[in-house]
Amino acid sequence: MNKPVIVALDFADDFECINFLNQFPKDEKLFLKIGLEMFCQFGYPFVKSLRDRGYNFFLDLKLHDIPNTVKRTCEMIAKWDVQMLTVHASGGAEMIAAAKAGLDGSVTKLLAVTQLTSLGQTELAHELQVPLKSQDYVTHLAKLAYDNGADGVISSALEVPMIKEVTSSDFLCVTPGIRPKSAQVGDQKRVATPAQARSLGSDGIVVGRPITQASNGYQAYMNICEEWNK
Ligand SMILES: O=c1ccn([C@@H]2O[C@H](COP(=O)(O)O)[C@@H](O)[C@H]2O)c(=O)[nH]1
Repeated sequence: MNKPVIVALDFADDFECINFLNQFPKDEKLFLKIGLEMFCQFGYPFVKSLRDRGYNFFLDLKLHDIPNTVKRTCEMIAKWDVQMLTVHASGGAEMIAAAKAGLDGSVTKLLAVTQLTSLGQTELAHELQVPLKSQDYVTHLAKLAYDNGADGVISSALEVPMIKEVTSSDFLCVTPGIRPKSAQVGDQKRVATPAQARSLGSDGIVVGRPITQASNGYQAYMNICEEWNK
């Protein structure tokens, strides 16, 4: 897999989303991410309509349930021909293994979310009462995911070198929380620029608002690709 810039399509409106995509030249091989906001509203038919346009696809549903439920959900998603699917690593070893078993035979890579990039050390310690340093919690969850068959993780770019060290250099680290220098950070806590993510070894970056809310989304995407591919 080439190291993609994955565009997070977090739109409230499918028409707005299609208008956004229509700014891009037809031959631009986009890698798109649909998350809970659009999936809850528009469901599988919308995912299928975008897959049928030839886009690569990341379904970011962050599944987190008992192993049997997650396995059966993954068996269904396995038929959808999407490149990536997320579960929460904190669902535990059995749940991660069940998700992988559910995807067996499909093209879909299983990525486990470690610590959400919107959570920093303060939230981890005080709200979640996790008595670990954030980077230790992330690497612990990454190792759990690796040991139970996940193809990779979602983390911030800042943790990628540590994750690769406790897992393997080919264990995928896909990193949201990407902010070009001039962009607003918003609700993200553990952030990196596209260039930092590249030099830290990310296998793909996920970028939403810095592209989708830019006055010229295509230009914002091209600028990020240029910085990422330098
Ligand atoms: O830890 C995580 C896991 C997933 N995300 C998702 O990535 C995008 C980021 O969007 P921005 O607008 O660039 O902040 C969004 O869809 C999240 O659901 C994440 O940010 N962090």
